Amino acid sequence: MERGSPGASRPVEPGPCLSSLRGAEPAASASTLSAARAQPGSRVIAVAAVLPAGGCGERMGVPTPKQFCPILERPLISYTLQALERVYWIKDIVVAVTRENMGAMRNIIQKYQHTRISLVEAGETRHRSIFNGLKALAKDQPDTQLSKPEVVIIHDAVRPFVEEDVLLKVVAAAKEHGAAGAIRPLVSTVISPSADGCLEISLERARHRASEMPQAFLFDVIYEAYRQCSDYDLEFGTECLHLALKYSHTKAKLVEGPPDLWKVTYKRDLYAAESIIKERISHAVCVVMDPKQDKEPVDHFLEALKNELNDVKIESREPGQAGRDIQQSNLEQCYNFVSMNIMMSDFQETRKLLHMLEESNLSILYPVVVVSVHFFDFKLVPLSQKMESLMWIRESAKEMKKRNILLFGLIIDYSQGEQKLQESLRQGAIIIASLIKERSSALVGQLLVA
Ligand SMILES: Nc1ccn([C@@H]2O[C@H](COP(=O)(O)OP(=O)(O)OP(=O)(O)O)[C@@H](O)[C@H]2O)c(=O)n1
Ligand SMILES: O=P(O)(O)OC[C@@H](O)[C@@H](O)[C@@H](O)CO
Repeated sequence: MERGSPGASRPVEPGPCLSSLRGAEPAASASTLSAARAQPGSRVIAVAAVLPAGGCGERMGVPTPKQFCPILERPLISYTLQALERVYWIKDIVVAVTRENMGAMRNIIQKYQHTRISLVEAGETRHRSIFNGLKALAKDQPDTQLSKPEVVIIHDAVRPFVEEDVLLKVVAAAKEHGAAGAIRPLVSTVISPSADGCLEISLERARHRASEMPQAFLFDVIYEAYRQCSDYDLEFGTECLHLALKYSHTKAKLVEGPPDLWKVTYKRDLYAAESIIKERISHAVCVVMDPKQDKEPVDHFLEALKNELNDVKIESREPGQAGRDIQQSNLEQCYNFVSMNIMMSDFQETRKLLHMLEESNLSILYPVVVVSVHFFDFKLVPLSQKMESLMWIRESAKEMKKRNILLFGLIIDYSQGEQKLQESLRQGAIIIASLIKERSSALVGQLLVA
């Protein structure tokens, strides 16, 4: 067993106070938890997580095991770790990876600044990997930072979209019932074929559910189940809840989970995961402009942008406030910036913004989009001369790409008649909306004309 990045931060308070939720339906939510925590005499419980990540991803059909396949140039497993790290009351996250992938996993932990991660060697099967993770927690040895939790979450490393609410529900239910697991309605009907390949039984779909993850268990329940587990079950089983029932005689409480719990299995799942992630980081745009500049073109442009990005929060900021916002590391962080340069081609605003982004670690987890918008009077200076003065962006974009910052240029002729200007503003907004939503590195450094 190996601890992850040095100085791994440990949550201030290691576990949720579920004693106050005893008997509560799994509908408990994080807000209920925080209320319970406030109650005097409530007791925090220790919660850890085990993530099996030792598979080869055969069904994905690519050489790289799917947990290491990139989404927006970041390995899939890093999104799952981030999701669990957001939950401060999970005190340890044990990841089971194969020996040959230990180095890659250590690099991921280092590069994406993951914390509370411990690595164990995976087994030949998913159950064996999970068992290895549980063994690491069971040791409860003074020389490791791991201690035996009261409740353990088991979650596939290839299920990146797990939120605190469902984790709290399965943990609360496991505390009450000994075991709990997330379920989802079936999409297809389950049938049982006969030996000659014909339909034997068709299950009534409405009366059955798909077993998903996360699952949670009183540690002793699931650890004893794995200790008693037959080699056959360790080899061929796919359901931890079944082991708890069969070997620990514990009936799991089933918790209806949200739609995004699905497991990345086939290549299409990677594409789906990428589009969900892109959509989630495209919800906010920060328009940065020095207040000394002429506000009129910006106001018109903001209107056009709001029309094109109607489901997106658009905030305008002075450079200093933008810098303070960038330093925040909250879940609502903004990963999209539009820098307004009115009648200037020296990129003042953009340079300031890029410097602030380079000073921050905002682009470690997600690619940050920066669109440098330039309002020019083409009558005063021909476009060709302006383009020449804007070539700075090309070189700068190459450097920024290395920092996962995608820099694009956009030129708008401010000397046009009102109607043409409105059309350019609208076109510019459409271009920016597309750059944010697509996040394509193919266009970085390009100067687009609206
Ligand atoms: N020996 C194994 C096999 C699987 N897993 C993990 O269990 C999770 C769910 O398993 P699955 O989707 O089956 O992953 P793979 O076995 O990699 O996929 P495939 O069956 O397509 O090879 C994955 O995070 C996988 O890495 C594991 O830890 N150890
Ligand atoms: O590893 P496999 O893809 O074969 O199976 C994993 C799934 O069965 C499992 O994650 C859920 O069904 C919950 O147990």
